[in-house]
Amino acid sequence: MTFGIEAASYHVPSLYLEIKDLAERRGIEPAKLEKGLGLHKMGFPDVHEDAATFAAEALLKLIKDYHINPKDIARIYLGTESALDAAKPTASYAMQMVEEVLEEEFGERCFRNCDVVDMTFACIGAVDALHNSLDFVRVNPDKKAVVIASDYAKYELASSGEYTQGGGAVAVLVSSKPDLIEFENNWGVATESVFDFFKPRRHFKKENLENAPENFPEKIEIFTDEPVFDGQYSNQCYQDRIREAYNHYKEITGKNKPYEHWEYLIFHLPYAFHGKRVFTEIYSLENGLSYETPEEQKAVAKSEAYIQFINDKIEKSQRASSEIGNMYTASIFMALLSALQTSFNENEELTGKEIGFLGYGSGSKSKVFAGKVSVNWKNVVSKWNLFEGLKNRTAINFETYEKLHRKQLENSVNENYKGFGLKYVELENPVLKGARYYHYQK
Ligand SMILES: CC(C)(COP(=O)([O-])OP(=O)([O-])OC[C@H]1O[C@@H](n2cnc3c(N)ncnc32)[C@H](O)[C@@H]1OP(=O)([O-])[O-])[C@@H](O)C(=O)NCCC(=O)NCCSC(=O)C[C@@](C)(O)CC(=O)[O-]
Repeated sequence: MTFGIEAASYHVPSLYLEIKDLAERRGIEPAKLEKGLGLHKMGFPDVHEDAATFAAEALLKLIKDYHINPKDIARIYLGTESALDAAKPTASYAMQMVEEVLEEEFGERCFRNCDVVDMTFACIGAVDALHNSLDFVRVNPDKKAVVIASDYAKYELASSGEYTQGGGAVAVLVSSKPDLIEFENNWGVATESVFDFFKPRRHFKKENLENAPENFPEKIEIFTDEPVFDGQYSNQCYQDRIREAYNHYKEITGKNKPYEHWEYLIFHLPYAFHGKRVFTEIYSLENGLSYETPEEQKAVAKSEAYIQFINDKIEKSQRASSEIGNMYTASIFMALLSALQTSFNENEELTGKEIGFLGYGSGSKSKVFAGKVSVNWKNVVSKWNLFEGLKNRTAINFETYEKLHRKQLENSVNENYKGFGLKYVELENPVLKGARYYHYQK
């Protein structure tokens, strides 16, 4: 019996900012962002959009595109690091939104018996959800699970993370009928607790606040959307963890140079060119090349053989990332969609080809694993229209972007949007304070 992904769908924020507009306004050479990091557009959420609406959109699309009976979904596991609540899972919001739309067709509370939960480990949370759900269907081959990866990658204005923002969701159906990709059950894992990127409770003291009201607590702790991070250190942690997880994968499989057998290498992409920039180390180790000095590292990156390797095995996975930006948990899944959609558009035959995955989550953990493209992959991909879909977004100018970022807009940029949206957050009723209410606009 085989296990893996039966179907997949995605959703991206409805707005985007041209990266060259951001570069100009921040005094950064556009070529650094476009040619150095591979960035072109940055997906950005409208006022009514968040990780719950992205997840709900991707889930509803999955159910509709592949004619899934929602009552056949035994669990919905959401990988996210953009949770809207520290107790009530964001998955429960997404589930409720979709339930309400499906009520007419499937009756009230179609997910009544569905096991719903969030999983968090920075960007690797949805890979953990996938890993877990594959174990679940292995034990229960007659059941199906949905894994959703959904996030909003937000950094402080004018920080070095600002141009690596983005967002969106990917949802996959995991089952014993893996029409898209079947996974082997070997997981290279590497973990180390570090502070490369994290979202702690921020501490504020009354004495440091101007005009704090009399009854303000002496000290408060709040969560913010924006991480504390050290960019170059996070790159190093990423590189170290994937090397360790890759070596672990080799150890447990006994495979020699596994990457050579992979048609595509699918990375967690915090920005489009990250995978190809960090893989130089593993590539050098595998091929006996010197990798000590910056000059040696540059020589590997610029070598004809490495450039050919990138063009063959990585470039197609980067294309969607260049148009969307970091999707945190969803980035690695979107990299897969990008590669498969491109192969589909170019009429390539992938059946039986092996794909390698290199996931990373700050904090930190990497998982390296592999799967094989299934005979029915084209039927699954034919629903996506990924690159055409990205053309349906609305461009915003820099002023609008900054206002959205600072949460200064009351109304959505696209007031007549279609689909799910946040309607209001309860602020008055003391027993519902902070509850979020969503609706669906046809
Ligand atoms: C990602 C960094 C660190 C980038 O940091 P940076 O300092 O902006 O860029 P850089 O100096 O590392 O690289 C710039 C590249 O542009 C090139 N360049 C320069 N000028 C030009 C030019 N004129 N024309 C053409 N190319 C040019 C330059 O040569 C270089 O390319 P290289 O040669 O090294 O390949 C920063 O944006 C950042 O801090 N981002 C936020 C954190 C992050 O994304 N870290 C990534 C690894 S950690 C991770 O992936 C986990 C994460 C972040 O997703 C979170 C999670 O797990 O939840």
